[in-house]
Amino acid sequence: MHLATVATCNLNQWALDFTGNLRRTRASIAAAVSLGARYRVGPELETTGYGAEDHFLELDTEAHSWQAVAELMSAGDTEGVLLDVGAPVLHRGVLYNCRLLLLDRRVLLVRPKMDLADHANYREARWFRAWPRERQVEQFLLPECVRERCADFQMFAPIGNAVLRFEDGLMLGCETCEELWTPRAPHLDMQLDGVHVIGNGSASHHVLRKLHVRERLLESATRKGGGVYVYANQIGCDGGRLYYDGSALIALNGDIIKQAPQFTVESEVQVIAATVDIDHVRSYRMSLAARAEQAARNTNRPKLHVIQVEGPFSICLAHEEAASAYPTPPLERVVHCSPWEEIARGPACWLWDYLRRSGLNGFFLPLSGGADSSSTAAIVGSMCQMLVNAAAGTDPQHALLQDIRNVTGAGDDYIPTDARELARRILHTVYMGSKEASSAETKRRAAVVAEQIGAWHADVNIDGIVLAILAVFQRVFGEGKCPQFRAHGGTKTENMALQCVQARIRMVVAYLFAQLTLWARGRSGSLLVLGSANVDEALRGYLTKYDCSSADINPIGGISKADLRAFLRWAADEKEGLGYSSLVDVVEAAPTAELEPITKEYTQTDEEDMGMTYDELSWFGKLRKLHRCGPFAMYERLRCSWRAGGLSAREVADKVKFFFRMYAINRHKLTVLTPSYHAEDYSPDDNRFDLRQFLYNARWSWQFERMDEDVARRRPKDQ
Ligand SMILES: Nc1ncnc2c1ncn2[C@@H]1O[C@H](COP(=O)(O)OP(=O)(O)OC[C@H]2O[C@@H]([n+]3cccc(C(=O)O)c3)[C@H](O)[C@@H]2O)[C@@H](O)[C@H]1O
Ligand SMILES: Nc1ncnc2c1ncn2[C@@H]1O[C@H](COP(=O)(O)OP(=O)(O)OP(=O)(O)O)[C@@H](O)[C@H]1O
Ligand SMILES: NC(=O)CC[C@H](N)C(=O)O
Repeated sequence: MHLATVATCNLNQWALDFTGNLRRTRASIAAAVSLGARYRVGPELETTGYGAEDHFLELDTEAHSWQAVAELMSAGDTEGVLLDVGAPVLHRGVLYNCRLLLLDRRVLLVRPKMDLADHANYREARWFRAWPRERQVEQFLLPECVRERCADFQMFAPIGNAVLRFEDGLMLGCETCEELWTPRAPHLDMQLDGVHVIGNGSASHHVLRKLHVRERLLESATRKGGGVYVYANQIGCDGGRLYYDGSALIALNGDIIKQAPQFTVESEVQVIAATVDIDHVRSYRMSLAARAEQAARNTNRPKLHVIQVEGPFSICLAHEEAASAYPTPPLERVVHCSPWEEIARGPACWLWDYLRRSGLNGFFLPLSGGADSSSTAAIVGSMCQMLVNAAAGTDPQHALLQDIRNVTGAGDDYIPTDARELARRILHTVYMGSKEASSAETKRRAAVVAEQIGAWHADVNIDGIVLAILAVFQRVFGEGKCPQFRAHGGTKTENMALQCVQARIRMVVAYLFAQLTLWARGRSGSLLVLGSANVDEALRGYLTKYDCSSADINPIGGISKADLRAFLRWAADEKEGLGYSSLVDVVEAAPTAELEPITKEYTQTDEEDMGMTYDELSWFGKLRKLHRCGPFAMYERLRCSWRAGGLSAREVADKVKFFFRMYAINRHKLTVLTPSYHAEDYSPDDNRFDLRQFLYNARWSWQFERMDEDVARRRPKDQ
């Protein structure tokens, strides 16, 4: 037996918070050491925070990162434990995204990332270059602040594609995040060349159902090639729209043996450790005949550069230590949340980080009693439940309790024990009705939802404000120019303007309440305004520009209506969900904007207004973004998929054309979309994720003509 204890972590880093990042890194090292580990992996670019983005182009960022590394050296954190730290490194005028392997005040290796993440939200090639595989190892001149702290005033460190071999024969290499996801992942060669332990420092953000993919990648990597794989990740909101969902993992020969939490508000640092028998790696590999054959042949790939580490250090436990240690068994089950629980927990953790880091004191939410704003309210309720659970049994001076006290302005002895009581301090909701357009039903639902969550709730009427604004207009254009709703004989233009003015007034009222509610309640501080526009209405443009969709942040802006409705049903459940039973009524009601007068003959509904169903919108949204369909490709896909539902090619073409027309006309609204939690890869977020023009020729003449030709050339029964 050759037992080794390895550790990895989730770190709640924050871009450019060098002080906090170093504190968290050091806390994780201390925890790893106390768990008996001699190897500790941290997340990608942990010194700076992964989300520093264009700040990586500032020399300061790399310089401060090295200063933090120097601190690790002088504080003694590298003594007797191999650290695998993520940091940016400037070498010969080129910036690389690197792993630093540090031990006993020595820099053993600077290992640059060889495959950059450059898709979806990732833009690493904007700041970094990938280390070309054929350039193996060069000499890197260490910055002065590090040299001064290094053992024997080390001047140079090897930089490049290399692995380490220790005196006891154990070999260790590293990957960085995206490398694991590539078809020619570096771990393949490392495993064939006998590397036993591979660390992976990642910054991988949450997308619903993504943890399954990571888990399978780790299982597959270690099942085929054998070995120990130690995966670290960032966790939380590091200053942007993404929630990094932790879930650090340790795998051995195809099994996951340790997992850190995916969603937690409890602490900024979560460390896991596992004890593995390196002999299991050796014997497993030997038993894989085909692998051994490939490893033995080993002629048509570059030889790995191996750095022999001088000195007696060993990751494996000494005989006397090993006598009382046992290998960690495989996990019976990796913990996966259902997608609905992921919606409840991921955005809740993101909101909590955002709130406490923003220095504000709670949330303000315009609550209409509809599915979207109720979902947002439920997510804040979920956040309060998570906080109360995490607070239970903690030390009264725990950082979490200090954060809760800072946000709520509660006294030094406050410990939340009831999620509803905590919600009353944090969440403030207001129903803003109008006499003619709002129904008693939505008003009641908003009040019940707020009551069940525990929010501070009020009910106001906005008619007076709307009339005042119209009076201003009339003062300019005369009494005769008083716009009317369609129900009262007005034109389409008048009808639309009267809807939009109500919607926009709500935004103004929301910001007023956000600034003054705490003052009126005898507390200091102010509130963050929450938005609730979902993916579908943003894509279709079914929202008023600068209405309540213009908020400070939006936890559901990356989620489709269909997913939100399923989430609400789940959240209503007492046992499995959040226990807010009134959400069942919310989800069963037909979605409505309630901006036009309700009459005997007419009640406004979203789907009728939009000219398409939410289900259809979901198809359009997914095909447009996930499947990269332009109008013609979308028509072709839907012609096949919707055939079963009895739709002809002409009907499909008309629906697709209508969608693209609406999308094109309204795309400009996405340039001012409230920053939203990125939950799904069908998000239309124009600013970071879905980069497209916002002035389109909405006639799409070329594309639509091709569709018409295609419909015309089909047999009459297929048209
Ligand atoms: N290409 C372009 N680039 C930049 N800006 C452009 C533009 N085209 C129009 N605009 C500007 O956009 C503005 C018009 O947009 P906006 O004021 O939003 O008004 P608009 O899009 O005309 O109407 C609002 C839409 O949202 C629907 N609605 C209303 C109220 C509530 C809800 C709901 O969420 O339930 C939905 C309503 O049925 C309608 O389809 C104007 O200021 C116009 O100048
Ligand atoms: N009567 C109202 N009182 C308070 N806020 C409202 C009201 N009507 C709308 N809002 C706010 O404006 C946002 C956009 O309004 P819209 O009519 O588009 O609702 P929606 O997107 O269908 O959402 P919901 O399902 O919450 O009604 C809502 O999510 C809500 O935050
Ligand atoms: N930082 C990275 O390299 C992340 C990319 C990777 N595909 C992920 O989502 O986990």
